[in-house]
Amino acid sequence: MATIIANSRVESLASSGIESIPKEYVRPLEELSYVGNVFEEEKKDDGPQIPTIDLKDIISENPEVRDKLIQDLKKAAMEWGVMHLINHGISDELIHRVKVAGEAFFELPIEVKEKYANDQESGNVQGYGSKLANNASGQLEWQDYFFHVSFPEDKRDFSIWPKTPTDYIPAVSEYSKEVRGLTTKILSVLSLALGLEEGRLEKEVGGKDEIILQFKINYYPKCPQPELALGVEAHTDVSALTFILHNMVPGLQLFYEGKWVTAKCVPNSIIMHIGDTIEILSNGKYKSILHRGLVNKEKVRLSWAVFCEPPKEKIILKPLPDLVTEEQPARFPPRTFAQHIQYKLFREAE
Ligand SMILES: O=C(O)CCC(=O)C(=O)O
Ligand SMILES: [Fe+2]
Repeated sequence: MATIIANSRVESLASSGIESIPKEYVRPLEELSYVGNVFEEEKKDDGPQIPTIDLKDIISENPEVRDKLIQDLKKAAMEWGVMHLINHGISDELIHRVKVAGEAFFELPIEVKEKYANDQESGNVQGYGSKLANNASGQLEWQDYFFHVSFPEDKRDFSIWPKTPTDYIPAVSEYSKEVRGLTTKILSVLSLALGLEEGRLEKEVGGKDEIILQFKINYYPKCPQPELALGVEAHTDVSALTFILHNMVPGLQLFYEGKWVTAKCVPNSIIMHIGDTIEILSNGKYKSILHRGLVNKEKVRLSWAVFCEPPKEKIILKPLPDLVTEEQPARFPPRTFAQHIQYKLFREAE
């Protein structure tokens, strides 16, 4: 039986002064390779590094210049499935507002944040929460979060968004709209790079009306035994694309060529992941990379993720027929997004 600890916030554990972490947070030994001091890990320059893609040429009128960007992004999406985006077109000022708003919310007392608590068991996943153990070993993550739909406008529910600070709603609304615009640009580059029509991948993910953005603030308190814990366990994102900001505290690791690579903190960049949805549509040409988050003793880490997703039931995700040949048969069976999520949960529970 899974142990379910109701309403236990990692933040309250962390501030209680404990010197060792409860056993639910101790990860099994096989998960703990490369879980060391993340500040040391981030400094390492030997070995492969996540690519950085400069988007300044994304709207270039010069076909050669634009083609170079298309090829660079294609290579990064095929080899890594994750990249640092620079010159992404979203203003530093807006990003700063989003971070300040998220930090201010998490600085509120826990009792105030609890007013926004979600109720995962009754299916209300939006709001303030912590992971419930969903596997037999009852494993937990060193993280609390705030989660809600942020785009399109008609699918948002402001009543569950933080009311404090007052700039939370304006900043996160505006940022989500900008990320939605960036999504269109990236999906068109990824389409052209596969020889598809420019609007094809966006259409296959649900197009203007159906693509949904989910916003999640991950809050990783200081951890007294960071070498035994994970802020977020190894996973691939189910989304089409994920866009991540963080507070310049290292933590993200990517599983590349059999090793865990620690992401550098690149100023003014957005980390972008290719998620399972695009991996499936591209028949595995673009990669959804396994990643996880480390925690540390010295600094609280926050990250702000936007998951750009297809609708749960309306679309059957499967490799695009254009990309399936006799030599390269379909690598994924047809599934709705909801079925894909279920399939992963079931597989992980085994
Ligand atoms: O905190 C991070 O950098 C990564 C978080 C993550 O992987 C996720 O929320 O899916
Ligand atoms: Fe992720």
